[in-house]
Amino acid sequence: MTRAGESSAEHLLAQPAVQRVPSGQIQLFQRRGFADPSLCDALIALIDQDRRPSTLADAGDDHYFRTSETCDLNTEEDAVQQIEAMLAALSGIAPEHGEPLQGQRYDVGQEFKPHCDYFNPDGQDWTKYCSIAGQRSWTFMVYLNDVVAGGATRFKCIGKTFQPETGKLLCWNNRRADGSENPNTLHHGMKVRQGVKYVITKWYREKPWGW
Ligand SMILES: O=C(O)CCC(=O)C(=O)O
Ligand SMILES: [Fe+2]
Repeated sequence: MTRAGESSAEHLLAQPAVQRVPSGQIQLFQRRGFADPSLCDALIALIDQDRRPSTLADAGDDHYFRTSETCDLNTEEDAVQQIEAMLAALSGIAPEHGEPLQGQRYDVGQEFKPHCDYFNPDGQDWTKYCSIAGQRSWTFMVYLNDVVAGGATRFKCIGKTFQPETGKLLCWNNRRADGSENPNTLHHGMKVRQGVKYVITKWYREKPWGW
């Protein structure tokens, strides 16, 4: 039995084509061909319509830390409802625990420097972002296109790099089995060298999101 807001290796590996990265340091999975190309194209069109500069919690002085653009995807769109339902089925996590689905767009030279998706319990933004919904539990992201060059996602602590590929999903547990934040989840959305990169990200919380 998994806790509320949590997926599990057992559940994920029971889904078609899900592969676990062999590592004792992190629960990390990929599923190639999760979203078909027409769904990816529909999501890209929505991101292009509505993008704005990305922001960061606990933003320091490095204005080049996350240089991509972000889009809060409109839940009334068919493509958004479709991918949300697919993510709920794959993750096994009740949709109330999900943050609103986000799209990210990276142009040439843009990146998201190495970071973890969980919030720092000692950080100044903890109360603002976590007092209602609690910590981020799992991350699910889907690459929406093939990138000409660059744009890979690198997990430095485990020496594993994923290339963008249309419809490929990655997901990982941001915490360890004992519930503590797992620093081995450190990852870097590397600079796009040629072309444009689009992804969607779905973050889940330990408690219902609430709004
Ligand atoms: O774009 C990537 O490869 C990583 C994105 C990411 O880490 C995030 O949105 O939290
Ligand atoms: Fe991230």
